[in-house]
Amino acid sequence: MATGILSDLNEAQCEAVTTAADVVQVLAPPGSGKTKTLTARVAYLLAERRLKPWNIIVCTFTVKAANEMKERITKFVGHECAKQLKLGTFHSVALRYLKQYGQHIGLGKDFGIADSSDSKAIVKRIIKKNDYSIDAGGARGRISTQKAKGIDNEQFSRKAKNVEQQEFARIYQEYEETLKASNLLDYDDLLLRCCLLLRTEPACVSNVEALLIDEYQDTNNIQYDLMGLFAQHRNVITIVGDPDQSIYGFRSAEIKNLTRMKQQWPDTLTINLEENYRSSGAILHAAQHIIEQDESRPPKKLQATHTYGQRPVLRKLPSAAAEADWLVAELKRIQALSGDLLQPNDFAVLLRSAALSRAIETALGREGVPYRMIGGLRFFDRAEVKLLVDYLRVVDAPGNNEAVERIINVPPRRVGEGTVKGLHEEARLKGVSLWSLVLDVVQGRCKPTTKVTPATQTGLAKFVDVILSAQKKLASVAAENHLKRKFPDEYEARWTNVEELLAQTIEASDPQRLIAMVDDGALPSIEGLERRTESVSENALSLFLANVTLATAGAEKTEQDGEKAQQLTISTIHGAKGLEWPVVFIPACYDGSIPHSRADDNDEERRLLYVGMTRAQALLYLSTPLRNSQREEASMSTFLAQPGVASFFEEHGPSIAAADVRALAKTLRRDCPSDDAIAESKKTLERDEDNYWPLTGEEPFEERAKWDHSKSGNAAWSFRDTRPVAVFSTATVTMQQQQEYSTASTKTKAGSVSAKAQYDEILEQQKLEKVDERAAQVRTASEDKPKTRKRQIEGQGTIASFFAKPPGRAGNQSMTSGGDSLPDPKIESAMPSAKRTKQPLQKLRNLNSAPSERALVRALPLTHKLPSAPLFRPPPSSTNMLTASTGDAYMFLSSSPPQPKEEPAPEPADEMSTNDDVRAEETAKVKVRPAVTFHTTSMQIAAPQRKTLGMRRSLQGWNARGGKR
Ligand SMILES: Nc1ncnc2c1ncn2[C@@H]1O[C@H](COP(=O)(O)OP(=O)(O)OP(=O)(O)O)[C@@H](O)[C@H]1O
Repeated sequence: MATGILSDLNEAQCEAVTTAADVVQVLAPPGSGKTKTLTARVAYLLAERRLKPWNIIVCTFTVKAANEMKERITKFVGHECAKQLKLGTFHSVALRYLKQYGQHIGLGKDFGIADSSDSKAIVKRIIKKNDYSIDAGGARGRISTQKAKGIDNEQFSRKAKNVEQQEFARIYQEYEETLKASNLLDYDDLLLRCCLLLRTEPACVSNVEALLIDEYQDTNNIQYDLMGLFAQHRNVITIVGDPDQSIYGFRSAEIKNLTRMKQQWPDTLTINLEENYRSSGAILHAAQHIIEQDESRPPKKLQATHTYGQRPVLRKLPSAAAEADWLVAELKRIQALSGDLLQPNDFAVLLRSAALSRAIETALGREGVPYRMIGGLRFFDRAEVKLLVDYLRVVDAPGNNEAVERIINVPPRRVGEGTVKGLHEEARLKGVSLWSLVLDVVQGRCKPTTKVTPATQTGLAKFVDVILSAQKKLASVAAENHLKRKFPDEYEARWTNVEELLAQTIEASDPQRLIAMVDDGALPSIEGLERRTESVSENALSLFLANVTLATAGAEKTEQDGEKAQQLTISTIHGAKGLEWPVVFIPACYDGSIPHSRADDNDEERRLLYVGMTRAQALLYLSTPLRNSQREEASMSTFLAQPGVASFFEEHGPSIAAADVRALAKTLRRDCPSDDAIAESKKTLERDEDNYWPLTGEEPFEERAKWDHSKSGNAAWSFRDTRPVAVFSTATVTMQQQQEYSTASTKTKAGSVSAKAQYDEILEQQKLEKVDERAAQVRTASEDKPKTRKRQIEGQGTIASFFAKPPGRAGNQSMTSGGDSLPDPKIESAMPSAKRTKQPLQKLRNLNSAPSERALVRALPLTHKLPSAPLFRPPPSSTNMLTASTGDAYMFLSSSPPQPKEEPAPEPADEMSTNDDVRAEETAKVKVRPAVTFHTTSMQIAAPQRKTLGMRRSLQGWNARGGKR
């Protein structure tokens, strides 16, 4: 037996790996080792049963999963053997068959693939042209649903009864005609045509000895059919899945396929895995409680193999921005308390919708926490990259009308939208491609019925010239100037993407690599069956493009492999399927977000939450803002508001003592840092409990004091009062800074100067009332000292609680004595780090000696994020590695974190999110303060770019990738 295939497996897993049964279903909850088992079975079939790798098909749902599986199998059987497996997504396996055997169903080998944006553009144009009322996105999804059910446009047309259905039927029909005219197949077609091929010519798969499928619960009907067709000769099938993780119903996934399979192959052996190796008992219990709200699902056993651990957290915060600030503060706190056992790579933020990332990206950027995105706009979906890929597509296959249409006037060539539309329609009526018509027009072989002005004629000629000469040599020079004009601010960042693409193109056109690509993709020859072979020289570009379309994440994986830097991960929950992290945050757990307001199936939304929760190994945080990013009131997700749920959660982040770090290390199977190391890293921390934000979800006192102008209307800050007030961390500001602030606020708050005098009294009175109120609370609190930790934390959310610290603390004294005492450093550090200043105590004393300055300091709303340039520098930030350290380690309050000295690591991305469009819209709407982070965040839109070279080129976050097309 090849080394170690069974060595880490439990009994049930071993049985699943070694069983002699032909058809096997491994059904198991998250973290029970399904993927591990499937991988081991592939290795076992190769090593023990001596199956040939090219006779085994392994289907996954994402390219990332395929790559990971290949890597794991390689460890067992070596690279040479593993690379010959027919392993990939359903789409990529189908593509191989169509490329090599498509002629058996009349499919030429030079077809292109319409990606989702091509498909959407076609539908949009049809709707616009015919003035239909149907929504384009909805119609595109509906076409896909029909195809997934195997209903073609003719079948649909025959059944269409009402006007709406007939309208959709016409769109569906025209969509199909358009694809045909452009010689394109969309994603659904790849599967459908492959089914047709394998029915028409079953011999294509006569060699297949075993088929294995991961994440089976997300198969749709066409994939189910394909499964049967791939395996039709030997019927040796192993699937792994979990009905509780079925989250692709909106893409026609059918949980019913599990029972269908048992009916079709009655001898199916079902193996259940019941031990969970991923998550702590506490996380598992909470997740289990949520999924069991669905009473229709059969009860299942799930046994934690780890200790109970820390209870998950369910936190309320006042706003989406506060939620993001809290999340980052918590991340830093946990990292430091763990003695750096946990590094940024260990943290993931999982979102129901990609659009929710904006506040979090902003907070991470401000605090200099590097992050990577999974599930945002992919590298090949970035506007500048897509443009070049479109050029390459047209160079490769000019019949691709969609691509021609997108680039014909980019850069502007005076070919207007109306002209393109007219020419397109004319070409359609003539039964030729748009490119052929344009070529004929330019070369004088045809006079178009569409009006073409001399300027347009010249523009068309230029376009034709570019394509024809590029067909001779692969290049795209015009793009750089175009990018400069179109994206003057982001030009450099975008051009680095272009360079990246060119580098990949060059790499991809390396003959050795191409030969390897052709060899790896080749299906085995089958006697008596004609197979198209692929010539490397002829097909360099189309091979490259096919890989661009289907293997995006593969390229990004390489980026990831090259990097060493630590990065937090942000992903949609969908994109996180199958993955795991030691610490997981799921923010925005409110109704409308999860369950999503547009979701049809609440059970699927619950499963989605379950999938998100079960990604966590050691710590899990769920949170909800009381006001969402649109400032609308938000209420806790119905899944979390159910009676009994609260008992599974803490209301605040955990206290982490040394013993907890040891338990954490055990769960993660890592070496535990020494007590000294833990103590040392703890020193970098200014707040070791999650107690800045009140548990009720209200604003912390400090924030309320600044912004509560309900009585006084427009804000004005008092400079007069000399009585003691609650401790503000502002006490360390110098007079000069104070004056600068005063000037700045005068400039930026129109009207506040004239209102100032008027409101001084009222505002000051308000403050003092609050102080008195808090002082009273403090007295009560200090008489009644908290006995339990939880109780203590509850109080700490407000300023009053700080005074409830053990007697002797300066803050306590300051209040109880009523004098001008120094602020408690502990209290001062109550502010989140980015909002806090730490100056030598001496300065504070100086301030205390001057009443007018003292009053001024008290009144200064330092925690307010200044709208103007930063006014002062706090001391160098802590040594916490999460804060990017540079030569100049100073950071301004709400300004950017310092730029990293070293080139940061690249950021891989994975699948297209379902919410990319929402995300792009969101990005377009938002104007945020500039920041330089390890990534391009949405803030970069407004920021001047610096030249980025080398690895940095691939660092664009969702926002940069979501730029206008
Ligand atoms: N027998 C085992 N002993 C130790 N660790 C195991 C064992 N089986 C699985 N694991 C570990 O448990 C974790 C989860 O495994 P895996 O990803 O295969 O689970 P899964 O069932 O596919 O999860 P999901 O359904 O969430 O994708 C991995 O870290 C894996 O290495």
